[in-house]
Amino acid sequence: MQAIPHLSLPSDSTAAQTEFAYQLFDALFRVGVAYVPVLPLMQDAVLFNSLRDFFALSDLQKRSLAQQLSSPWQGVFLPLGQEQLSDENEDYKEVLDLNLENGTYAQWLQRWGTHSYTDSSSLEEIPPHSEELARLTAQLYKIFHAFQEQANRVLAALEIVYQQPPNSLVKQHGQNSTLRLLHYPPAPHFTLGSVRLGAHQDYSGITLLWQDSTGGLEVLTPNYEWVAVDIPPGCIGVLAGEVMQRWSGDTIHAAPHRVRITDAQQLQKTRYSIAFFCETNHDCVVYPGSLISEPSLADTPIVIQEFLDRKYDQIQNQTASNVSSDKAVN
Ligand SMILES: O=C(O)CCC(=O)C(=O)O
Ligand SMILES: [Fe+2]
Repeated sequence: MQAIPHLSLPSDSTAAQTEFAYQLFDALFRVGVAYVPVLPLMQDAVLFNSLRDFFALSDLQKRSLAQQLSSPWQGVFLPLGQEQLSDENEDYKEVLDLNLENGTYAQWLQRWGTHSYTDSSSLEEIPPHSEELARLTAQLYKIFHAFQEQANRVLAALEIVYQQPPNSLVKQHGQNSTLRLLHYPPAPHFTLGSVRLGAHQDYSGITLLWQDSTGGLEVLTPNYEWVAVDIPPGCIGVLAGEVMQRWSGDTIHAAPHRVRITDAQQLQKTRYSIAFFCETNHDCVVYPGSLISEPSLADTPIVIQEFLDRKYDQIQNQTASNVSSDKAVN
């Protein structure tokens, strides 16, 4: 089975940055994921406590907190069963998304998702912003910034590998990021092999993943082998999205990934994780292969806003058909 490369953070010297860049590229090319130490702000305990505190709230409080996140952010809470990433089983997870309000996802939600996701009925029952909620939201903003900073370092490394002008990839990202907190409750009704999160590729840019020690995340390597991703303490996993793979002329592997019950003890365990989706900016147009050669006029470019809108539509349709087939069965 293929080992997942475990990198060290480079010093500021050009030689160290270049070495880091090529190690990262090698991991994304051969496996589709690298382990990278987190920046100091993102210690495991800080991340874990924020997840635990948020998901301990009632569903109404979670929705209320999501709605109270303030500009430039927009929050959405998706309760259990609200979203399904593949057409296998229903995902068994609940989610808080902290989006940039001008980003594609927030705008898509405002256009289409208001009924299903941001229903504000009965929110009056919730007491106004308590100290606990204020503390938690301040923490989430900090985590968001720390992940964005780490994502920028990954993009800067890719600029070195693909000999792009300094700051070019960084500038084409950063306005369309989403911080996603995930909670997978214990699932005694599942069996070994059950899917907690359906197999999928992320969409664009890069994704940073943090997880607790429960386990169950797997990636599909370019050799079509599912490999366990057990991110070491103090590290995050770096993955690439589908657009990044196409931009790089398939030299980067946007690894499909999923979360399954891979050992019986996980049935009793709560699983917490964080995904930071550093999507390519809303207004970018990406020519496939253009990181390795000049784009030809014959190539059809990927218009990020349209590409992402289609992805969000697909997920909503998948989830809706799942919900209606459940209703048909019951
Ligand atoms: O929960 C995880 O570890 C993975 C989450 C993920 O892949 C996603 O939300 O896209
Ligand atoms: Fe993912």
